[in-house]
Amino acid sequence: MRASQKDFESALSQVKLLKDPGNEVKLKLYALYKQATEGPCNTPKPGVFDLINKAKWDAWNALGSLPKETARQNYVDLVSGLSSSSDSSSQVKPEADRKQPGYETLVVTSEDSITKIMMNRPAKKNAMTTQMYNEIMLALKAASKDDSAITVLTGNGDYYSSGNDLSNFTDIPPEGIEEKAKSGAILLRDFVDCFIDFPKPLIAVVNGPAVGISVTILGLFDTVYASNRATFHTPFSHLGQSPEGCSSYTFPKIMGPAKAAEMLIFGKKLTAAEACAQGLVTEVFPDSTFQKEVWTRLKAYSKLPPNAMRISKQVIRNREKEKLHAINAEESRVLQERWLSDECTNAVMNFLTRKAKL
Ligand SMILES: CCCC/C=C/CC(=O)SCCNC(=O)CCNC(=O)[C@H](O)C(C)(C)COP(=O)(O)OP(=O)(O)OC[C@H]1O[C@@H](n2cnc3c(N)ncnc32)[C@H](O)[C@@H]1OP(=O)(O)O
Repeated sequence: MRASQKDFESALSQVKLLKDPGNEVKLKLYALYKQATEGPCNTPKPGVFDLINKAKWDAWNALGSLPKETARQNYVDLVSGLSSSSDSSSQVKPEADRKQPGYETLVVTSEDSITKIMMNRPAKKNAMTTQMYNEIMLALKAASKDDSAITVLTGNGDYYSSGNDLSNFTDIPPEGIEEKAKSGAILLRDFVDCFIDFPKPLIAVVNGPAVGISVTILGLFDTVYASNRATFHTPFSHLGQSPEGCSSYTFPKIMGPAKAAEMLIFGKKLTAAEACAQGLVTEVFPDSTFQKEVWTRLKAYSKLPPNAMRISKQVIRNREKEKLHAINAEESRVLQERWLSDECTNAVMNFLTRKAKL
């Protein structure tokens, strides 16, 4: 059911009575309020030294073209979630306190036996920089050893992730472009290996559109929940590139070779419903209730015996591991060559000079 203007006004009054929810939530509330009342952000971006207004602008701008009604609904849901959590437990620490330090491109939190790794470059659609790949690997390694039962990867803002940050290609070392392609292939291989080897249940909470490597690695997750706003796009041929993340093996296995070819060779973009029908996504939720429904479900799952879940995952996945590592190595080797091709160089330059988008 859509939130009415009255629900929205009542949420606006309720929010004043809440305990300080922390800066991150305050920014989310601000952005949703602006989007619900004024629509997409169209004011000039504040200067780099105007830190507070820039953070507010970034949060609002990250909502992109989210419709006003959806923003109003999300605002009402967020306030209702905050009210019930502050009613049910006065000991809940604000998110800012639970946040693990040391990450610049991620927000990593652990609560209710769930470690949540949130990609946090909303203004860049959570495009993955070299630093983000490295931080995700660190966060996964830490989560594999912490006392959480399950681990979640999600995105902040309107996108899940727009995939590889194409400006990674501009940072050429003095040794030249071949060396760049070589180190990129090593990074890719190490990154995907972490997903293949991750020992606990791994869940993707796909909050919005997903592109490139953020889609291909979904075949290595145990469960994928998606908002009905999410789309799944692997435009490798458009970019002069080839599949990675073990998708050349997992996608044909999940959806059959014909459907996999449409995505991986022809770059067909799937809606969340289509991705679910083809088995890539476990379940799709309406965007207005996505966070609430998914986290309620995950909190219940996280209370199941952790060792049993870990062992069940091993039984399901272990016999494929060796094969997946070999496929990852081969895909990385092929991509290393692709990155040196004119087709790839031209596609990346076209994006970076703003001549082409997906
Ligand atoms: C080492 C391991 C390598 C693994 C290889 C993986 C392969 C892949 O992942 S291939 C997929 C690569 N991704 C793309 O091609 C997406 C490119 N982005 C776009 O086409 C568009 O940005 C969009 C369709 C995702 C969104 O368009 P929209 O109009 O809504 O927003 P924008 O104004 O374009 O984006 C906002 C802001 O973010 C920057 N940005 C978004 N995505 C990327 C990206 N992938 N790489 C670099 N930058 C990105 C965009 O430039 C804007 O920045 P400014 O505000 O500074 O202009």
